[in-house]
Amino acid sequence: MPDTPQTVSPPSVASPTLAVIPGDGIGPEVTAEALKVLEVASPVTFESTRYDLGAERYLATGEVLPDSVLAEIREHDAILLGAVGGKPNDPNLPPGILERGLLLRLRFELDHYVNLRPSRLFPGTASPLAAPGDIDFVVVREGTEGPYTGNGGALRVGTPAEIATEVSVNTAYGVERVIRDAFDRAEKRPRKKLTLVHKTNVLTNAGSLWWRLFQSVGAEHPDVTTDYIHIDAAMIFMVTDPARFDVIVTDNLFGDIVTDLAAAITGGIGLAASGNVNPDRTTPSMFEPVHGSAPDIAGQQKADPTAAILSGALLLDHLGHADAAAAIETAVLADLSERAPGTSRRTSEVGDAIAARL
Ligand SMILES: NC(=O)C1=CN([C@@H]2O[C@H](COP(=O)(O)OP(=O)(O)OC[C@H]3O[C@@H](n4cnc5c(N)ncnc54)[C@H](O)[C@@H]3O)[C@@H](O)[C@H]2O)C=CC1
Ligand SMILES: CC(C)CC(=O)C(=O)O
Ligand SMILES: [Mg+2]
Repeated sequence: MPDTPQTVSPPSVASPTLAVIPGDGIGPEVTAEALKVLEVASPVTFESTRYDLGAERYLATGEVLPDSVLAEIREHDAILLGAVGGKPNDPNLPPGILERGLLLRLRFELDHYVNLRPSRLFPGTASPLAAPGDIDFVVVREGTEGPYTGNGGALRVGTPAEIATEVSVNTAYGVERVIRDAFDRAEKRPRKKLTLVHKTNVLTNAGSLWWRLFQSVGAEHPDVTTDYIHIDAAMIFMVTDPARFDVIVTDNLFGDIVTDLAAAITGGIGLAASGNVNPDRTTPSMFEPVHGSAPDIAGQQKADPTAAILSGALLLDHLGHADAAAAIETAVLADLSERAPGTSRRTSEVGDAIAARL
């Protein structure tokens, strides 16, 4: 199954290169719409290469992410990913084979230590909250450590005495750099407020490290107001007073969970975009919707591609095309404000409508 280069539009002299990984389930459907919008919005023409990584390739060949493919992807300017994974607990797929072997491997190998997840309640978008207020915050989720590193094991599997562990890895190096990034982002926003979300009262080893670094880096940013909330209480505020948040910094697991809730209160998971960013720019950053492969609606053109389209905007912004990114956001905003409650459009119709506004 070769990875064939596909030029989306004629290459220009300075064509940035884009690795496209549509993946599984609704991934290919939403990625097609993100590419459609990128093609009309981008001031530069991307030379795109599509990689057929995901469940189909794994089931056909046993390959998840061959080293040679990773090496090729590493050479691109950016990566656009749809989603990976099968039905939760799919018996045909070993647990985590795609999530760990493909998605997390990309994030770890490419050192995507900032998992950036903005949440905004766009005007006219319905929130399940009775009084949502002005929700506009960004979660800076640590992307390369925590309990997702695969540091653990299982003993006496299948016996009543089974023991399973997943150890959360937190290094001073990893925690400090993501906290620094979060302070820098908070400093550039009007409210200049940064909230650390953790569980320092119980996860005392990791919590102490996060808290000490949060305070010491914070001392270098006297203009940023800081705040600390335990993860469980943060979930209360996320639904009772989400407007209190500006920038949140948190670990990999908490950030994963917080951002699905953040999506739910700001119009749904179909609108939530994300970037797996390497702020040092030593590797290509990867942009993808927050959602997964949604096997329950895959192949039916029911998925909302807005999250993937907005992830394309984050990608453009990362590559220095802030105006084009803003234009996509404006087009999405206009489209959202005209979405009639109770009606639904096909995935491609949403992409067409947003592209047409550009
Ligand atoms: N970044 C990634 O590639 C991620 C992959 N996954 C994987 O995806 C698979 C499914 O995971 P789930 O936990 O079910 O999460 P999910 O996000 O795929 O789906 C949760 C619910 O949201 C709905 N949904 C998701 N995206 C939507 C969209 N664009 N438009 C409308 N509705 C949408 C789904 O239909 C489903 O009801 C699993 O294999 C999981 O491991 C999960 C999260 C992230
Ligand atoms: C499937 C996980 C590895 C990813 C996830 O749920 C996420 O990044 O939000
Ligand atoms: Mg998630």
